[in-house]
Amino acid sequence: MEAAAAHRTATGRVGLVLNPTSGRGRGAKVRERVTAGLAAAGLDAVDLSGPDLAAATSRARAGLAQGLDALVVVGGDGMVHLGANVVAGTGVPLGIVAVGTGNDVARDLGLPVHDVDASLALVRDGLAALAGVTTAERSATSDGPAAAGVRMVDAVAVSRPGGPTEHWFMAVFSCGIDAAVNDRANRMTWPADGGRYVRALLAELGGFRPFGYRVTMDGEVWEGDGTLVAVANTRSFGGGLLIAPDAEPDDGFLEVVIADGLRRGQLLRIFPRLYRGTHVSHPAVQVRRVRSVLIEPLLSRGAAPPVAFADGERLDALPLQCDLHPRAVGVLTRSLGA
Ligand SMILES: Nc1ncnc2c1ncn2[C@@H]1O[C@H](COP(=O)(O)OP(=O)(O)OP(=O)(O)O)[C@@H](O)[C@H]1O
Repeated sequence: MEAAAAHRTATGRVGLVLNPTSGRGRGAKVRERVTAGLAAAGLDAVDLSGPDLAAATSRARAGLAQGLDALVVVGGDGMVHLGANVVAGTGVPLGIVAVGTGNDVARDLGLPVHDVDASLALVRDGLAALAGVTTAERSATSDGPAAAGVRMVDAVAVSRPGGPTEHWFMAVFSCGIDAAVNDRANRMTWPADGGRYVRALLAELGGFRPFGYRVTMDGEVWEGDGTLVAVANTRSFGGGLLIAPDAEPDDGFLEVVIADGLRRGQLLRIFPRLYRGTHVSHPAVQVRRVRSVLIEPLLSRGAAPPVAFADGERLDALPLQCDLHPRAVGVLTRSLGA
């Protein structure tokens, strides 16, 4: 399949969404290289970038409505999050040029990181291979798109209980202490760099009181005080923290990771284990494989949980429901087995 794909020329109209601020300004620096690379691959790129995430998302949605063969996002996990929100369930594939700070999704999907040319080669080859497969071939087997240079991965729909889908995410949703730190850091005005996270972490740890949760996983209820509740479709977040080391993005399951209410000292001892994923064997940590999870605040058991984040982006306050949609997003990549 790969040899055949290499001799095909990709054709098509692709939407391009680039975050100039990603990777501390790396996004802006690669803009010319990306546009030149797409043109050299014979692709007609429409720039759908915007001044902020919300504007870029609506421009990308409008561009998709006019007809695109793929959406290519350039940035970090926030841009993959944007891409998933725009293409999930549409059948339009997503190209990922990972030039962000953390790039957890790209790494977990085995895509290039900080290598624009290699990322664009995957976009070109994936689209070329896809163009060589007829619609009939593609729908003949459920593995068709994967063999054609698109890897179908699961995505997760987030809704208020009983409501419509409000967001999608690809990687990890969290409404525990890490989300509290993120939220606090985002509200700080100084220092301008990563120092805000350290200040926010110290502030959260200083007054830490476990959160109260009711978590309903495929109908089974867990109630208690907790430090962290994360819903993972892929393995890592926060730039390489292996929150759910066994999560696979295309296995049809979510991994819900719950850490019981921990005291500050215990928390500081468990935290380094996240780098190797060995926290999951700690008696205070449980992991469940499910397809659907509802997370509600339970104030009789602890403090009000923080607003939820997913793929590093701020979502909403609890209660929120996460439902796995198998193979909802096609990521442009090399043919499987190539
Ligand atoms: N023009 C823009 N388009 C899209 N997002 C933007 C823009 N300007 C600022 N942002 C913000 O940039 C943030 C981070 O984006 P992104 O994830 O692409 O980069 P990163 O933080 O460097 O990488 P990572 O998330 O992998 O650590 C997003 O939360 C988004 O709100």
